[in-house]
Amino acid sequence: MLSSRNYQLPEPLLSSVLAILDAHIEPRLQQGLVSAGMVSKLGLKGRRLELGLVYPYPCQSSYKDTVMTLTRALATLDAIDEVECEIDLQVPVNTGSTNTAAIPNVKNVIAVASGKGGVGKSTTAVNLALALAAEGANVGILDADIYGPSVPVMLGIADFKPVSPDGKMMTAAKVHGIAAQSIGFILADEQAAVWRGPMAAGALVQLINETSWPELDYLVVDMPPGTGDIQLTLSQKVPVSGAVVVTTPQDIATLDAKKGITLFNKVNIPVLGIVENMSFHLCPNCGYKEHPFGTHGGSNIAERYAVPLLGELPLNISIREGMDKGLPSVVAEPSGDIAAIYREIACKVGASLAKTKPQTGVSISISDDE
Ligand SMILES: Nc1ncnc2c1ncn2[C@@H]1O[C@H](COP(=O)(O)OP(=O)(O)OP(=O)(O)O)[C@@H](O)[C@H]1O
Repeated sequence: MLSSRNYQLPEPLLSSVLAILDAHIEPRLQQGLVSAGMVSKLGLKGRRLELGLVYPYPCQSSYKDTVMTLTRALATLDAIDEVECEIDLQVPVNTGSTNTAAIPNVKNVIAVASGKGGVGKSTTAVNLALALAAEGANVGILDADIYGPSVPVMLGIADFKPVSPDGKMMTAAKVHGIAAQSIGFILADEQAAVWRGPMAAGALVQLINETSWPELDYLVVDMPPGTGDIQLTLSQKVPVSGAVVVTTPQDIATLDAKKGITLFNKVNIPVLGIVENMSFHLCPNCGYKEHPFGTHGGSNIAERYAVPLLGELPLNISIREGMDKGLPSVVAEPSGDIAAIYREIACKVGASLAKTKPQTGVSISISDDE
């Protein structure tokens, strides 16, 4: 995966260190660290091993455990007392399988889709974007939900108005550490809602391409609900790297989610997995777990279409309240249980994209302070 390595260790120490590092299987890539091309640097200063690792996907929350495990294993070697580990993130570019030109500054486009409206697609898209950023990536979100652009309210930036200093490209908002653009910043709801498919799709493609995005590892696109012309055109005209399909567990929603998977299969966009939203409800008084919308909807589709079930979110009042206040769970309670589910989904999505293409990314340095 890596283009350059800097190994400066004498033999037989080098072979022993590489063997230990390759025996450590990176859990989401399912490969040893050496085989995955993640070991960028090895050096020795006295009895201190200098180790450089490069991750192809963001997962800052796992760094501490990884460093501890590796330090323990490497310190079993006679020549090593200490390990100094530096971790970088280099997200590979993946412009998908369409012949569409890449969006300047954007390495990966993740479409978040649902067949049915109201299942929590925007909630998932916003929290996924924030979770990818929380795990160390540069992220943007595009609200393409033409019939109900809710991202501005969910991010607390309903009053933002893009400007165009050069008369060609529009600025994106910056909020909670991510860049954001929305069809809702530009149009009044009633204007967009009457557009026919081709006009709506054309406007959305223009919005994506005429936004001056900062350098982004991931652009999360909150797709319009449904599986019709707009979704098909968007999938063909935007270089989508992969799609996340959101569903609730009940039959009617899963039926529509299947249509979503079929649409992405048709246009050769890999489905990175299913997010089951409103999976269960925990009674705040007694802790009883109930399933108001049924069970196993998401896992059944995941099994049937051989795609991963990325995570299951509870039906929880704090999720709704946070979205209404412009403070999504990932930023409102960054160390809470709900944020942890979104972060795990983000890591899985990033890893899945990294596995689909060779790495050609630009280095973004994240120093490890352990
Ligand atoms: N897990 C959850 N628990 C509680 N409320 C939720 C949850 N997920 C979403 N909601 C709430 O449900 C409503 C619909 O969510 P959202 O707008 O994300 O759905 P959507 O699928 O994007 O809808 P649309 O298709 O209309 O754009 C919002 O008020 C949101 O705050």
